[in-house]
Amino acid sequence: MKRFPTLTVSNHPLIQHKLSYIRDKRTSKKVFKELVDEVGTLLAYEITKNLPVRAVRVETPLETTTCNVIDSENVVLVPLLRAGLGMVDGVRNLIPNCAICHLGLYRDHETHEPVTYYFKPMQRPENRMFIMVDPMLATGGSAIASADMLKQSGAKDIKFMCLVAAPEGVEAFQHAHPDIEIFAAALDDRLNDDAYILPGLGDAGDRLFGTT
Ligand SMILES: O=P(O)(O)OC[C@H]1O[C@H](OP(=O)(O)OP(=O)(O)O)[C@H](O)[C@@H]1O
Ligand SMILES: O=c1cc[nH]c(=O)[nH]1
Ligand SMILES: [Mg+2]
Repeated sequence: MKRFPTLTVSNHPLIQHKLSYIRDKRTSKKVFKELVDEVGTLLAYEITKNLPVRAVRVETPLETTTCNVIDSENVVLVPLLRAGLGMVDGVRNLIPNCAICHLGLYRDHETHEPVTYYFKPMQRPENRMFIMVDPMLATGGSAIASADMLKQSGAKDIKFMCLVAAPEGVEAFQHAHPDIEIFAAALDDRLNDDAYILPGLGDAGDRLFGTT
């Protein structure tokens, strides 16, 4: 029995290799952003493996055949601002026609509770797959609040993708949203007294946007 039944950690060597540079404090902002995107692409490949496909007829230079396509407009990427923006280009490399639904919230420095400042729900959410993206799942407060808002707006099929998850956050998220699968590049050890993930990668938003 898995400790966290809703969590999938990718142990793909490419993801693990890239994550080692993302964690390294010496990695430059430019390379950090590039690698966050690349891991975003690789995780998106995993997370979309059960997307529904539709048969279409295609004429090759030699004959007509049947191929499978996805309805990529039905994939909705939900970056949790700000840091989630860092993974958007990586996912869009794979699914260029996906919709993007921005959700803005930050974690209060004192209470660690999420404060929401922007959410514009998608039209016709019923048959769409929503992929929440945020590099960090720490206490889980931001991801839980975001999934609450998506569900209230009518979303049914939701997944969550992050780079680094803390056991505390996975536990809390799984308790609040047992129907939502979490895909992560790593499950780390614990949170420190400031609710930062250890060993983690530091403050993802600050490293992406140079705001330290
Ligand atoms: O699981 P939690 O304890 O809620 O912490 C995780 C959240 O904290 C970070 O965002 P932050 O609040 O720093 O905002 P930012 O992305 O704008 O930097 C991170 O990107 C997550 O959204
Ligand atoms: O370790 C952490 C926790 C929350 N937000 C971050 O950016 N990093
Ligand atoms: Mg945030």
